[in-house]
Order: sequence, then structure tokens, then C-alpha cells
Amino acid sequence: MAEIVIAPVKSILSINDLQLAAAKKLPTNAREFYDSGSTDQITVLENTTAYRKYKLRPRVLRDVSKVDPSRHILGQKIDFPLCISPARIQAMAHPDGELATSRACARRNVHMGVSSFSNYSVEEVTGAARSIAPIVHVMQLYTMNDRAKEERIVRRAERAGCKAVFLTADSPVLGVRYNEHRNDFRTPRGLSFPMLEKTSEMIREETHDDGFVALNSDAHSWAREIPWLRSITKMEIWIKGVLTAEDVALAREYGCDGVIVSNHGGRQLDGTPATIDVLPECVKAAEGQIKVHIDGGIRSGVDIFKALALGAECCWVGRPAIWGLAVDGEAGVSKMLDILYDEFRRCMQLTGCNTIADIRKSCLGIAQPNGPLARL
Ligand SMILES: Cc1cc2nc3c(=O)[nH]c(=O)nc-3n(C[C@H](O)[C@H](O)[C@H](O)COP(=O)(O)O)c2cc1C
Ligand SMILES: O=C(O)C(=O)c1ccccc1
Repeated sequence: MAEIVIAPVKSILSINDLQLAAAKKLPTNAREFYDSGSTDQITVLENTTAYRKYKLRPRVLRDVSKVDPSRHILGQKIDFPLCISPARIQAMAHPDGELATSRACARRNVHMGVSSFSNYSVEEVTGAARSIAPIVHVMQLYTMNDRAKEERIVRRAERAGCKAVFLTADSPVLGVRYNEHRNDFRTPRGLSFPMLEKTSEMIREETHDDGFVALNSDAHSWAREIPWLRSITKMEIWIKGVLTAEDVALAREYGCDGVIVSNHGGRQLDGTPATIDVLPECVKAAEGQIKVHIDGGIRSGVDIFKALALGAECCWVGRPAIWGLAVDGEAGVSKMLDILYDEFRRCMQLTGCNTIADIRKSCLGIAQPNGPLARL
């Protein structure tokens, strides 16, 4: 078998390099926990590979000396349309966990999602960024069995300055992740889950899925969750985990502010499509009346460009931030954001786009097997 060559940190030039460097640092059970998808790993793989069939249609001989990759997202201008998705147990990748992620987001001026299963509290995470830059944090939420506890999370997030709730809608139950069974994965001892008001010792004892079943409810519904959330918070309400035009229509009907087209990074239901492939139907169903963001498999600035050309307002990444954390804490997450920023900016210039508004469907074609490039 060919030897796998792992890049030293100083020669990390791409997100792929970063993933390989993180793999070298993390113990097997942590690496598999972060990187895996559910069951046969098809959706997790396709989230990334699906981008390949979309090809760029560059326009040339344009003055791109004043390119501007910035965009207003969640009411605030960020350096480029890429934010960090909520992902749990970041302190297993680096002791500074979500604090490091928050600081790196502030340094690059992009927004951040905070998981309800974070190892630092929303107050600490928003506080970590405050002295650097006034970025937006959003609070990720599951529908919980204990509604009073869920309400406390929402109220704490609002008080800590979060602008939106991301209600994760794709997880009434947890997807099947073989690695967690095979490795008997449990959240490491000595960590805390301040939003859940629990320690890892408490969570380890609850159920063999890190307390997911003990804490979360599979009896969620549009009618039960959205009006209730609306009644307890002024924050924006976004639905995370939408993959169909039908659910975008429901999000509109229930007065939500936005949707994140997401299959949870392929960790929930294997066999769901790559998010980039359902983005167009979701954007169409939104009719400009509700914001449409996307996550899953975005690994380069070119991927961000393609998602924008297909109608996303903004992209989010999950695992790349974890890999950055594992490699070098805050500096590693900064490295990840800088790589994506540089790649995205350069892609804009090389396609002849000066502003985000210039990035449209006509910038892409779709590869046909054994045929000419088709227009979208
Ligand atoms: C290790 C890990 C933990 C995650 N934890 C959460 C979570 O607590 N809540 C949630 O809504 N999504 C969670 N996600 C999903 C991410 O928010 C996001 O949808 C996904 O990672 C995007 O795909 P990508 O990793 O390919 O960028 C998690 C993802 C990973 C990889
Ligand atoms: O691991 C995940 O993808 C995830 O979202 C999650 C969150 C809390 C408990 C278990 C899984």
C-alpha cells in the first residue's frame, strides 16, 4: 500500500492538507467521530464530490483589481460569505474548543454557530470574540424533552447577544454512526456541557449516545416548535437541515427567517442527496422571501463560489474548523479561514467577478458525461 505522506503544519496549503495534518494529531476514536458520516458514508462523500460536476465559466479581460468578497449576512458585513457551523465537543480537538473558534472567526470577521452541546457556554463563546470584532453568533438548538431547559438555552443565547436560533430539524433521532459503536465512543471525561447544565460524567451515564435520546425529543413538529420559539424570543429563527422545496415552503409558512440546506454533514441519514444538488430547488422555493444558506462538503473557495452561483446567500463549514482546532487551536482555525478566503477571492478574480452580485448562474456550467458543457 502507498505510504500516506502527511504535510508538516507550515506547508498546509489546502483544506485537504489540514485534514491530513489533523488526522495525524487526533487519536483514532476522535478522528473517526469527527470525520465520519452515517452507515455507508455515501452522503458524507458525495457532499464533497458533487461539487466537481459544476464547472466554472470564467469571463476574461476584466479589471478585477478592486475585487470585494464581502457580504452582509445576518445584518452585518463579513469578509466573505463563509461562516462556521455549530459542531459539538470542540474541546476534544483542542482544550480551547469553541473559544478558539470564536476568536478565529472574529479575527477573520465571519460569523459562528454555537452547538447546544458545546464545551464552553454561549456567554464565554460570545465573550471570547467581543474584544476582537463584533461578529454574530447564532445558537443551535435541538427540540428537547425538558422545555424549561430548552427555554433557558434560548434566553441565555439572546442575553449573550446571539442574533438567531438555528433549530436543527434533521435529528428527531440520531443517525447510525458505526464508528461510535465500534470504538464505544463516549464524550471524554472532564469536559463540561454548560448549555445542557451537565458534565461529561453525567452525560456518559445517561445513554450510550452521549445523552442525545435522554435530552432530545423525537416528537418535534413545525406547529409545536416555531410558534413557541417565536413566543419566547426576538432572535431570528432559522431551520437547519432542510433538503426539499416542500420544507422551504413550510419554513416560509411558519414565518421563519431562513433555512440552512444541510444533511448534517452526512451524519444523519445516509442516502440523502449532496446539499449542493438540492440547493437550486430550495432557492427556487424560497422565491427570495426567506434566506437560503448551505453547509456540507464545502472544502475550497471554489466550492463557496459554486454554491453562491447556485443561489446560496452564504456557506458554512463544520469539519474544517475541527481540523484547524486539532492542528493548532485558534491559529489552526484562522489558517482554515484564511485558506478559504484567499481561494474564494482568487476564484472571483479569475472568473471576472468583482462583487458577490456578479456571481450568478451564468458563471457555471454542468459537465455531461462525454458531452459538451451544459448551461444551467
Ligand atoms: C463533529 C460534528 C459535530 C456536530 N455537531 C452538531 C450539533 O451539535 N448540532 C448541529 O446542528 N449540527 C452538528 N453538526 C453538523 C454541522 O453543523 C454541519 O451541518 C456539518 O458539519 C456540515 O458539514 P461539513 O462538516 O462537511 O462542513 C456536527 C458536525 C460534526 C462533524
Ligand atoms: O454528532 C452530531 O452530529 C450531533 O449533532 C450530535 C449532537 C448532540 C448529541 C449527539 C450528536
